[in-house]
Amino acid sequence: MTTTQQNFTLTGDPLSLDRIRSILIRLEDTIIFSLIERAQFAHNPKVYRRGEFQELQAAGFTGSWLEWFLKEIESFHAKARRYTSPDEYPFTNPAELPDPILTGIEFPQILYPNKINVNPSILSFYTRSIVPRITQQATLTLSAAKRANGIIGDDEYEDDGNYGSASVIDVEVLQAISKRVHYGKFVSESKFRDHPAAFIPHILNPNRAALDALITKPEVELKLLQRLRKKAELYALNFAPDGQPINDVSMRKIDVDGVVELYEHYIIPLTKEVEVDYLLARLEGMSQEQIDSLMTSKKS
Ligand SMILES: C=C(O[C@@H]1C=C(C(=O)O)C=C[C@H]1O)C(=O)O
Repeated sequence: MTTTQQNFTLTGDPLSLDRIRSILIRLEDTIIFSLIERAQFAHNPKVYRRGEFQELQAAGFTGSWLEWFLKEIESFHAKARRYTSPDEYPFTNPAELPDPILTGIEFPQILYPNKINVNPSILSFYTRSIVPRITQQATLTLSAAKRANGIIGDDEYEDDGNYGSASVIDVEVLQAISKRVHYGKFVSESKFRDHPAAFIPHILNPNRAALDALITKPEVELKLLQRLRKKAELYALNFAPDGQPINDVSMRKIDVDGVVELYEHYIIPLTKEVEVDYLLARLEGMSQEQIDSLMTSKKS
């Protein structure tokens, strides 16, 4: 996949819908492989609950272990100017992040200025629904071992102590999902520029349902879910010592249905929410003359 800077500075139209979709398709691989990595470890629910680690409280941090990892990792990334890129959004409150120590890169102004950041929703569904689902196998294996050794207690059955390893991967998964979902802004800008007159009436008289219907492409979503299942089945394959693939569902590295449901019930709906939120903000600050001009333009 091209780097962020290349995405916006290579020759060719950065708002070509085909090109944006190719980036979304490539992000499927990143998300599936990082979920496979996370699935190696147990659920470790302590990581996602605030107040579980006295050491953090003593250091004055009131968030969860994972929120601590996010803040520390994103603080370095902020100093390395990651969040000056139009396709990168932090989970940590930007006001709590340091300024870049590198001079900024001049990205072309492709998106209309906006403050849309749905990372709180991503963090919520990831920790509440996705992690428990994809770590079930590792947790079952662990609890059987612990029960055999007479260890009891719910958390202990879901806790393998790999808090740091699990959270490093959690941050990678969250960053990939965040990039994917917020690419909805580029999709939306592309669709808006193709037919501004179709969208403007439903922006001036805000109508989420009408805007959602305009940006929704059922055939694209159907193909995505079909492709995703095939990719997840392939990438989840385990192999015998001689390299022969093990065609046993119980031996897969990831819950394939869980990956498909992640996209169907969370990633796609939230991407479309971002697309509609972006459209609703698309005319802010514009004069009537500018809007009238957009109404008559085909591809601005
Ligand atoms: C991202 C797009 O917009 C919508 C969201 C999609 C998604 O999140 O995968 C797919 C198709 C559309 O319903 C697109 O048109 O490619």
